[in-house]
Amino acid sequence: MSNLRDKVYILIEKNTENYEEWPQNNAKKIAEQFNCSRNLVSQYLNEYWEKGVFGKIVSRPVLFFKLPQVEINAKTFKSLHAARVWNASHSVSPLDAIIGSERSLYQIISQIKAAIQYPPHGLPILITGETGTGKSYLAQVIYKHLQKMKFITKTARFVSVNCSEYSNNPELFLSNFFGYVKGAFTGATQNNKGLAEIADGGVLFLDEIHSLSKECQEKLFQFMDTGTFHRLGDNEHWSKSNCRFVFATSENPEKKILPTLLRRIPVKVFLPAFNKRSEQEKKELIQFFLKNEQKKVGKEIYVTNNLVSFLIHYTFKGNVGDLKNVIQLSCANALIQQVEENKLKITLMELPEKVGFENYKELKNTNNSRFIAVSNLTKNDQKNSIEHIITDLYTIDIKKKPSEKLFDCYQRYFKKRFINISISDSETLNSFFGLKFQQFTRHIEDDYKISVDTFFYKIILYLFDKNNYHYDFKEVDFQKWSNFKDDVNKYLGYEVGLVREFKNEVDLTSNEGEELLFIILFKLMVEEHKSQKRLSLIVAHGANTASSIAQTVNTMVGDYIFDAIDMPLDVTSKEIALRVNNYLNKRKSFADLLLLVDMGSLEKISSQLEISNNKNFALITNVSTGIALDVANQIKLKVDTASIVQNVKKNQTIDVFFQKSVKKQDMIVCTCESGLGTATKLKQIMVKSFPKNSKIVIDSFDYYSIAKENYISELRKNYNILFIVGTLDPQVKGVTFFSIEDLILGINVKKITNKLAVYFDQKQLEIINNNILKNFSLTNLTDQLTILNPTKLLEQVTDAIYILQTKLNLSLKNNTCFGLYIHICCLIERLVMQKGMADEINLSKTSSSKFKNFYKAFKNSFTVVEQYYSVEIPEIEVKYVYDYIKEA
Ligand SMILES: Nc1ncnc2c1ncn2[C@@H]1O[C@H](COP(=O)(O)OP(=O)(O)OP(=O)(O)O)[C@@H](O)[C@H]1O
Repeated sequence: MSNLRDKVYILIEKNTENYEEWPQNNAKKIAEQFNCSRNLVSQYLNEYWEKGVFGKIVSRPVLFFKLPQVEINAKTFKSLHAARVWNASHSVSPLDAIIGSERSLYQIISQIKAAIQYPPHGLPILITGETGTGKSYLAQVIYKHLQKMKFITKTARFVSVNCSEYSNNPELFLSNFFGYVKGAFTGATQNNKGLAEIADGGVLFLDEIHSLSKECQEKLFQFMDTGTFHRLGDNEHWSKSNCRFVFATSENPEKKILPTLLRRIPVKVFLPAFNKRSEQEKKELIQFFLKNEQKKVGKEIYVTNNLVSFLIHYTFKGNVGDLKNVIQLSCANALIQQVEENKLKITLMELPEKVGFENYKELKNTNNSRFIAVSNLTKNDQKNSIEHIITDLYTIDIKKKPSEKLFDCYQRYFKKRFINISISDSETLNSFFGLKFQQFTRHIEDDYKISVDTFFYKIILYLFDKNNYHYDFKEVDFQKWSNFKDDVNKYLGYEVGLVREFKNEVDLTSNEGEELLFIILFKLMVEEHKSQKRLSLIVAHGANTASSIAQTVNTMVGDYIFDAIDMPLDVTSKEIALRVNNYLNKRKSFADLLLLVDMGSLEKISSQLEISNNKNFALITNVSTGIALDVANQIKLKVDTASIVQNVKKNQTIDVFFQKSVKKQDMIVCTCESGLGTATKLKQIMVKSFPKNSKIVIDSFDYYSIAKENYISELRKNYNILFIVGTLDPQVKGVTFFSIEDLILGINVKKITNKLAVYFDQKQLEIINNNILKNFSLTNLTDQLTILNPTKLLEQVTDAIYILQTKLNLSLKNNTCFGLYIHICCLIERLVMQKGMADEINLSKTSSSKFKNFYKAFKNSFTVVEQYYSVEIPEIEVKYVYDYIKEA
């Protein structure tokens, strides 16, 4: 026989189960029940309270209840309600056990909990979502939660009403729902309680609420307002029911439910479709249903990885409900075949025919499938926390490996772990981190002339975008991996710099461990494409056809091969082409593009793709999982793109296309606004400054042609313009201009050599630098530009310009003077050689009095020159000099 202390404990524990019993948990009532001293009971109750076993409610009388778990400190509450709310939030709720409660359903479940706890009887809730998403299931879990949290008693009922059964019969609904009295209609032989009354104190679940007639919806909201109603046939007496309302509909509530009723439902939650849920959640659901079947058949169930992959990627029209059915039917099919076996093995072959797996048929025959025990299905999916990853990387024994092997190991590790990572381009732009990271990778691709691997790019986004992913770094033993850290840092000076640069840009704070992982990932991200410069992309119609083929194939070959762009049917071809072009732009530095499309997409987007002709471009039509798998296997074997296309053509009867890259040459453009003649001479000086074996093309162009956009874009098809050298900037977008004046003064020569850093070694660069300085010195320049005696000519032109400045009271900048020296020296030579006028020049039309003055002064200043060389400088050339000085 237990002692009084134990008896008190057992009684409080029992009463705590039922919220209605909590008021009985006071010393007086307990003492009466056990016929003992109230003081003694009070002493025991307070002992349990001090130990954190019971909670104390300081109401009158003082009440106690058993806490869900023992607390370190004694817990005291001001009211019964406060104690109840605290208890609810500290107990493990059935709502928290729903798959997805910490992820896709987190928001929904928090909302529901808040609504349920709202005094006195919670707030009505409307659950929407496609068929089979789990609306009825959620309603039942809400009921279980209410019971477990003691918001309702154990005896309170869950009453479910399927309103679609009454869509054509409102009278039947009203009599069943509100009850009736004897004689209310023929056959009403006695008084009858309705569903509303049966649900008193419990939960009333009205499914498919949209199918209820207007009249019934009106009666319903009157009942919701007052908690009272008349039974059918009795308009005098009011019946009462204090129930909690949960509604569900698979239709758009705004369109199908009376606004007056909808207004009375303050909490509306939307359950996501199965294919919108994360892979992890899908896997957990698959495991959950398989475990249920395991219990039913009494055998351990094994499934192939292909089957799991299929179930994850298949679009179940009836959502979770359909998944459950398909799993049940597959198990039943397997059971018929394997009656004698003590294990049940399920493969794609056991899928019911109705799933229509056209895309997957070929997978049935692939024999690289592995069996996994149901209990292991989600085993490898520990939280992808940074601490786990660091710990894993630490365990790779780097001591015995040279640096390349070490990073091979890291690469394999990430590929294994994140094979199915799926972050679409639109998602990456939704966060600040994503946007910045995208900009940064583009910048490093351009400036450092490296390529970015999309797979590692996605991992970084996945792990470091703190808005989306939560992780904790408390448990890593920093001591333990300090050697690891030192070793890794030893090889990664360059990446450390990149990460610092990026962190400054985003203002990212991180602890040491995060930073280390970031550095390793950067290394892998910028390393990978050095060996594999091929983009492999699948584009196909359907909400997730492309991504599911890509994910399935990536999983099957155990490597990240394909990126995917889905083409939902409501998205225009223009938008898709834009997305593909964005994708290509972001990854500019690839060498090969292998594009797999379905038939329709090809017609729609191919003409709008911007693929420059220095890339190899291969196109494979009619993509299916089988074709993608074939391609992926060849990519794994490092087969070159042209051969892949040929092989695919041999194996499948589909259209393929391969366009070999035309290697773009790098070019330096020389141009002078005074005409092609000067530009050509300039070209000769530039050529002289470069090593003989230089692969860079140096050519001269007409200034006004270069300034035209069409001309430049034609030129760019075959050349990569490095920079332009000339007398006046033709303002070509994205191309740096170096003026001759600057070069004469020795300005910007370093900038030119920086631009050439990837083409020449340090020694060659120094030679180029010195050559430019030497060749662009003024006397040398005129020497190169003129056939006349350069020293004499330059002297005369310098004098003339000096006189001109004095006459006009002008003080020209050095640069402008140099420009004029060269220009006029060339001009005189042209006139002497009778090459005629400068090429067409766009001069301003005004013939103002200012110009007349200038013309006079110019002619006067240049009299000596004109006489000496027997030439006459035409007015148009004077006008050019006038404009040149004005603009300078
Ligand atoms: N999160 C879940 N966990 C476990 N089982 C679930 C879950 N969601 C749905 N189910 C199961 O899937 C099946 C379909 O769910 P349910 O009937 O609740 O969907 P519904 O949205 O109410 O569908 P309908 O609109 O067709 O009535 C049920 O057998 C249910 O038990």
